[in-house]
Amino acid sequence: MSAVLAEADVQTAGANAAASGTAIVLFGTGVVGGALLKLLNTPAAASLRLVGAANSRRQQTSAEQLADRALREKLKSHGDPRDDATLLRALDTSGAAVKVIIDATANANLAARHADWLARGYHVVTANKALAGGELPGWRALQAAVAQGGRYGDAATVGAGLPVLSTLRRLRACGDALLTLEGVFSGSLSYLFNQYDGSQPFSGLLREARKLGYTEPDPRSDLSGEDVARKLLIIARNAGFALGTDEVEVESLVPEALRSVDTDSFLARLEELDEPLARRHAEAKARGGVLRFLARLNQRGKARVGLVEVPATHPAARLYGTDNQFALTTTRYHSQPLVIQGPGAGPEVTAQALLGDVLALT
Ligand SMILES: NC(=O)C1=CN([C@@H]2O[C@H](COP(=O)(O)OP(=O)(O)OC[C@H]3O[C@@H](n4cnc5c(N)ncnc54)[C@H](OP(=O)(O)O)[C@@H]3O)[C@@H](O)[C@H]2O)C=CC1
Ligand SMILES: N[C@@H](CC=O)C(=O)O
Repeated sequence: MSAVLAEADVQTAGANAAASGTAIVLFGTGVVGGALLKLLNTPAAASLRLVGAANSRRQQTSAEQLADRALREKLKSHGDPRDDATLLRALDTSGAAVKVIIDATANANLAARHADWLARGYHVVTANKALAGGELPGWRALQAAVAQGGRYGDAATVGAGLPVLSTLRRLRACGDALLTLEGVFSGSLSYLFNQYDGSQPFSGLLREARKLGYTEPDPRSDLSGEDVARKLLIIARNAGFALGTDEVEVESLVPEALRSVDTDSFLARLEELDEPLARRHAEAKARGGVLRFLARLNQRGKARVGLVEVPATHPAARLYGTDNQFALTTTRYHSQPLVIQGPGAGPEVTAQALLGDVLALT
């Protein structure tokens, strides 16, 4: 009996808090989503109420199950079948003043729904770059939804939360304009090339980067340059360059034979990356250079991402761990670029970027 009373009290308190509070639904409980679930159990997130969570196969909307610290693990084998409408209904019936959908997946179909969710009055906070860094019509639909008042938290999509997009918007609001952009926009590729000295196979380092949660769900998204190109597009578009995906020249490090196999087969054949990269590394070393995966946008709007040999004195040659580096030359940062640098991948920093965006909505 007392347990029933206690439960009723909790529900009443929850309903009261919800009326003025923030309700969230989380899509994706993988590396980043799992780290966010941990953060949601800290005092920093005390004002937030999780009303739904889902992986690709199962979901949970029961308050008791959502409060379970083992939620991420449990969702792997228990939960209701996936149904987006039920998750959105959990937001609708929460009574919360602020309703937020968090996308911590890499799923393009979910990303394609962001603009519609915004138009329906939900706020969207995302680590998923597939919409803003995808085809131009998707970006335009997103801009239209934001212009109607939808709020879009995208800090996690570039630099895993480094203050790149916020800085760019601030400069733009002051009438400053981006002229050129250059840097290392991939945490995993930074980690790989900062460490790779030819003494151990590149494939071994890649396995390590994957285990540490730095790579995309399919590491070919990193190695193909696709993830870096998306980030370049997101930055360029936020700076007012409406670039299409076909306007970025992309160099892929994935050998032809591994491009169309399934993810498991790719992961079983990582050693095929070793020989070509060992050769390029040795050639660069013989000339006193190092390899870095750079993104560049010049003043004429020409964009390229790919592996570049740079001298040991180059700023990108002096990065550590998963460091990203964004050098922004603008009309006012003209003789010297504004440089933003720091860890650009990893579950904790990315989850923090998501939480920060949610808290900024409240
Ligand atoms: N790792 C990092 O350092 C950073 C990652 N990001 C971005 O964060 C996102 C997530 O990355 P990460 O956590 O590493 O990837 P993971 O593969 O670890 O997790 C992805 C999660 O998304 C779930 N998922 C896939 N499709 C759906 C769907 N339709 N509905 C609900 N859930 C779905 C997966 O479910 P299931 O478990 O069933 O497969 C899984 O739980 C990516 O977009 C990535 O680019 C951004 C910045 C940094
Ligand atoms: N896989 C990405 C993660 C962040 O976006 C990277 O390596 O940078």
